[in-house]
Amino acid sequence: MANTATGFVGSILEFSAISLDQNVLRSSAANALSRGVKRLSCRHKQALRSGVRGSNFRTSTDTPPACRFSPRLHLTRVDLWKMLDSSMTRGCSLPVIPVFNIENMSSHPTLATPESLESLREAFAAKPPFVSGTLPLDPKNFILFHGAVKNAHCIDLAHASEEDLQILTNACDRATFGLNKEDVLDESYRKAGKLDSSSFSTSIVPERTSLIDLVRAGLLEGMDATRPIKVELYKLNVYDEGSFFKPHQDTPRSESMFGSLVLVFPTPHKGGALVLRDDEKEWTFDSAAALTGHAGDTPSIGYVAFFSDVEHEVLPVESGHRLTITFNLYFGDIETTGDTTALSSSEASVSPTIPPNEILFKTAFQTLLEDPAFLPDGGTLAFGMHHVYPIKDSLKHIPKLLKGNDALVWRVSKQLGVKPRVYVLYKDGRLTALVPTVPNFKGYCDQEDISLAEQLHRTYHAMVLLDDVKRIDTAERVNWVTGMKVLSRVKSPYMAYGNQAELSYAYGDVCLIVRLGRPGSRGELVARPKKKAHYGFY
Ligand SMILES: O=C(O)CCC(=O)C(=O)O
Ligand SMILES: [Fe+2]
Repeated sequence: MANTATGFVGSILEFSAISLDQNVLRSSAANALSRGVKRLSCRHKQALRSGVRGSNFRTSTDTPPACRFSPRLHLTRVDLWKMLDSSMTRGCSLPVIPVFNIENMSSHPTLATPESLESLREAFAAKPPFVSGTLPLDPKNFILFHGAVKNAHCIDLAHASEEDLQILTNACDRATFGLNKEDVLDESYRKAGKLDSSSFSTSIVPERTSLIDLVRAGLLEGMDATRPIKVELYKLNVYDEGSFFKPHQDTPRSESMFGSLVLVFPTPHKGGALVLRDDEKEWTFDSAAALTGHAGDTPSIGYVAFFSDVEHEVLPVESGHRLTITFNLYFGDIETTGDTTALSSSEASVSPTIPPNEILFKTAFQTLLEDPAFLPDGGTLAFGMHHVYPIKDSLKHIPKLLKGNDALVWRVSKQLGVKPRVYVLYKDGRLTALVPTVPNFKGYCDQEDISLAEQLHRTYHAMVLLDDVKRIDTAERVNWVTGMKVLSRVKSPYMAYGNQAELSYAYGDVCLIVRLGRPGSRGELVARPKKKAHYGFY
């Protein structure tokens, strides 16, 4: 791939009075960069003696006719940056270098203290290890068959009668549980009826519903969120009055198993809430309450998916019948010994459920916004995505697709009266450009010697940042609350001209940007100071 980070700004300007002294040569380079010089030309010998070696720099030694007897070395803008870099490592001080004027900039120079953003990061980390909710399904999914060939029964779990449920309860075996690799029957630990997957048949195929998307969006983050999921039907459990299952962890069936999915049918019952515990925290999914009124002609199921290491417990059922089917969840890209009946996940998008860490995130964000010491002149927060999204030639569809912590940022920002926006981030050598749209590179080719960041700034008002904010003072500053964990790529072709013209690609990755105004009016953006941006060194 050709380098996207080539290019100069402005016209060619020659520095003829280059001295042999390295520092002077470097400050000439700095000067050249600051004036938007396109190419720095100097006498070949002088440059070489000054430590500019051809192998380290993209040099060209073409000799213009006027300089026939005095070969010249033409240094590109990239070479000049390299010269400055090498001088920095030698502790040499150089003047501040404005690269290009940035007017009407869309960011703000203030940076927050790293500690002030910690509360937001903690809220992200507090995302619970499970996802739960109710999901309406086509009524045919509630039909369940059980029994032997000549003694089969069919039960509609959306309209189940007491008699049907009693027949099913009687057909069940007493449920055992895994202890030290053995199946143990101990009704002081687990009191319930169960059917193995070979003894019943359900029409529910999680892959053909939005369940897999809900699991992916609510449970998996980062690279895991892109992995294929396989689902294996495991058991049917029937809990009648007095039934329960004490705290336990599910036995992983193979290395690739990462969790369990429990579906609760809307059969009338009281009690039997599922309690989940992890890392000294506890959550309760009260399926009886969640499913009240969800049977009938437009029935819903309750669902809970959790990681294998999450302890869980079914509290005693007080009345009625609590009926669940369980599935083992596997990553499909790892060889599995389990007999998985899986298909790949469906593409259907689902609206995200409200995660339990929402209150924590909202409180932390609101506290920051109300704090007069937090970004007193306004500023910009940036959030790398936790999930991968398909990008076409626009960003308009992304807000609707956001999942998990990404959706959380979007939703809470809007609730708090500040405006989130999707941006595409381009790395251009040492510059980072943040663009509020998918740029069109049709007219761009690096032969014009305009850096990608500069081009994006001119055409799309991109925010332009230097990577290393600690060392370098830039007019553009962005507070990264979370880094770019996963990359949702935009790949744009353009013509690159090196020795010959070739097709090259610019790669951008989406992130979320929230720009903030001053305390008291966080939703009103502060006008950019109309001054030159300084990309320089101290
Ligand atoms: O039925 C439930 O809600 C949970 C069942 C369970 O934890 C299990 O089968 O391991
Ligand atoms: Fe379990």
